[in-house]
Formats: sequence, structure tokens, C-alpha cells
Amino acid sequence: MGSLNNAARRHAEERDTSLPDFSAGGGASSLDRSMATARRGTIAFEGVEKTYASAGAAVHALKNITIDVPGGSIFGIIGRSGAGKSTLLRTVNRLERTTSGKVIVDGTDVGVLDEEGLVILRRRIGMIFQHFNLLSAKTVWRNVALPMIVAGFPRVEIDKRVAEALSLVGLEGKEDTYPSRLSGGQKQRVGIARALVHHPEILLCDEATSALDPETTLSILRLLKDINRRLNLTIVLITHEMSVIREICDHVLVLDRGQVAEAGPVWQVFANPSHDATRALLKPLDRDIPEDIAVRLRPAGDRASKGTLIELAYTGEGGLEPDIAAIAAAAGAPVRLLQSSVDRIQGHVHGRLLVIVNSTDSALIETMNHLANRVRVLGHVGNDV
Ligand SMILES: Nc1ncnc2c1ncn2[C@@H]1O[C@H](COP(=O)(O)OP(=O)(O)OP(=O)(O)O)[C@@H](O)[C@H]1O
Repeated sequence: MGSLNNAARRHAEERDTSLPDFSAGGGASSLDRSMATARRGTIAFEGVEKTYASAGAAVHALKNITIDVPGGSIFGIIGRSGAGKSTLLRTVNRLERTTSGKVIVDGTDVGVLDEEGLVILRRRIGMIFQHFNLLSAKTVWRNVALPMIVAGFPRVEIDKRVAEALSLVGLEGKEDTYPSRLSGGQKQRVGIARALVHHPEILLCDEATSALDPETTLSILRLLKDINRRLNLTIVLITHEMSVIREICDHVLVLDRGQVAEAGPVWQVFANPSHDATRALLKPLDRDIPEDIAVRLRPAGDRASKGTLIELAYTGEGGLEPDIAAIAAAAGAPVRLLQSSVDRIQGHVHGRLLVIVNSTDSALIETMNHLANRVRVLGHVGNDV
């Protein structure tokens, strides 16, 4: 842990003294150094359009995308397949050129950079991929060192940076191992170390966990969050899973057919999804009423009803928290907790409780209304539940 802290501190200190400079090329716009300090790792998309000319009809992949990525944030881009996520991500390091509009990184318009400026920009922007993109015939050390070898750094500097990067991702001692002997999670850690070796301001993650099992996904997401906090690195990641967004992102952009469907702090978008595309993406996170209870639900007024199934939803607005004692007191009858899926997202409560109250009093909703952001009766149950 000590070496991890030291490596992170060295990395952060070095970043504080080495400002990004994309303007080495003659044709590149010059970078205001004081501005760069203030805007470290920021990205602004300004009216970005992308049209692919393909045989037959042109594909309008991005339509008027205007959004800011705050420096130091973890910014998630989510959307269905074909929504334009990869295209948008790849405009940041100009792997894709925009058809019109601008992408501004730390105050520099990436569209006007010449070849030399582009090389420097790409050193400031690391990237990791779904299938890791490691060289199978090279050791871990060489895979991580490669960007620095290509850039012509002296061996002593490469040794230092590779050791530091491997320490950051927890892979000390694996220097001489070949990728075929690593697990999927370890391979992605090598990919992350390679992306960090140039001390970037921004890390782009293209479906970085899609090829991993849930447990490994979680460990890689936690590593990314840890790196973000330690190095103050801006992370832009694309995913098609809201659980990934919930786990680590600060901000989310929902793309739908090349357009911004909605965007904002993650807790807000989870609390009040305003677009159908967002609601559809959130649906898999919803828990259904347990099957054995669902089949026994009775309508209001059924004479055999003895209890009421109530859902209390917490959307994070108004600071409400589930208070079990208050629920029992308000119900004025025995209460059983049937299901709980309460989470905290960026310090805001999000989720729901399902309870059965041993009462069919129609005033229950009124007496419990102030205890959650939304309270509703889902049905009634008999003595058999
Ligand atoms: N090189 C290309 N030539 C033509 N069309 C392309 C090209 N790259 C992407 N597209 C099209 O642009 C649209 C957006 O593609 P993109 O890969 O950005 O979507 P995505 O949201 O990342 O999808 P996925 O989740 O499936 O990776 C799609 O209709 C895709 O077919």
C-alpha cells in the first residue's frame, strides 16, 4: 500500500508541474498555460456532428452534441447499441474527426492540431479497450513500456514509469509474465498501466469491463475510481449498463440515436429520468415483486384481504431516508419488510422498500405519505402471505 501511495503521489506531483502542451506543432493553436492549470482534463463538445459516408445512405452518427466534461470527473456515456457512444469517445483523441462542430480539450481545439500536436495530445489522453489490445508476444513490462519506447524516452525513465504504473494497478512482480498467463482482470490492469504511463490528464474507457465477469468488473471499476481520486484524472467511459454508471460515475450522458437524450449528475438522472431511453436503460435495475407474492395479490375491496402491499420509493430528493421505526409507527399495525433495494448514489438515497402492513385501512397511504418520496399500494394479500 505504501508503494501505491508513493507512486500515486509522485504521479500527481509530476502532473502539477508538467502542464499539457499540445501546441508543439507549428499549425497548432497555442495553449494558455494558466488556463490549462485551471481547466486540467476538461473536454467540451460544441455542436459536434458526425456523418459516415457509407455505400447507400449516409449514417448520421452524432447530431449536435454540446456538453462539457468537468476536469477530474468520471463521466459516463450510455446508450443502446448504435447510439453513437464509441464515435463520440473517439472524437476526443481524434481517432474520429468530426464532420462539424468542435471538441476542445483543456482549451485546445483538437480539430486544428497538426501531426505533431496530435501526437502530444494523444500522450495526454490514455485509452483502454474492451479486449485489452495487448501484444501477446511481449511481456507485461514491454506492453506497458511500449508507448514510452515509441516516444523515445531514456531507459531509466521508462523503468521508473513502468514500475510506478504497475504499482498503481497492483501488478508488481508480473513484469516478465506474458498476457496469455494473465486473467481477464489482470490483462485490463496491464491495459490501464499502459494508458497511465505517459501521465495523462484524461483516460478514455471503451467498454472496458464488458468482457469481464461481474466480480472482476467490480474490481476494475473500483481501480478506476481509485485512480481518478488519487491522480485527479478525468475518466470518460462508455457502457451499455446503468449498473456501471451507478457504481463509479459522477456525471452521465444518455445518447439516443446520436442525440443527447439527457445528461446530468448521476443521482439526479437516476432520481428523475426524463427520457424514455433512460427509463429503458434503468429498467434492468428495477426489482419485480417476488413471484410467489405477485400471484397471490388481491384487488382493493377483496373480502379475504388481510394486509396491504406497499411500495415506498426514495428518489434522493428532499433528503428522505428509510426509517423503519417511523413506518411501523405510521402504519399502526405490524409491518413486515419484504424487499429492500436501497442504495446511495453520490450521497443521495435511491431505491425502494416493499412492505406488507397487517391492515387494509384505506387511510394507510395518507399516514405514510411523508415517509418516502412516493408511497403507493401495489395490492392486497390474504392470510396465506
Ligand atoms: N466507420 C463507420 N462507417 C460507417 N458507419 C459507422 C462507422 N462507425 C460507426 N458507424 C455507424 O454509426 C452509428 C454509431 O456507431 P457507434 O459505434 O458510435 O455506436 P455505439 O453506441 O458505440 O454502439 P455499440 O454499443 O454497438 O458499440 C451506428 O449506426 C454505426 O453503424
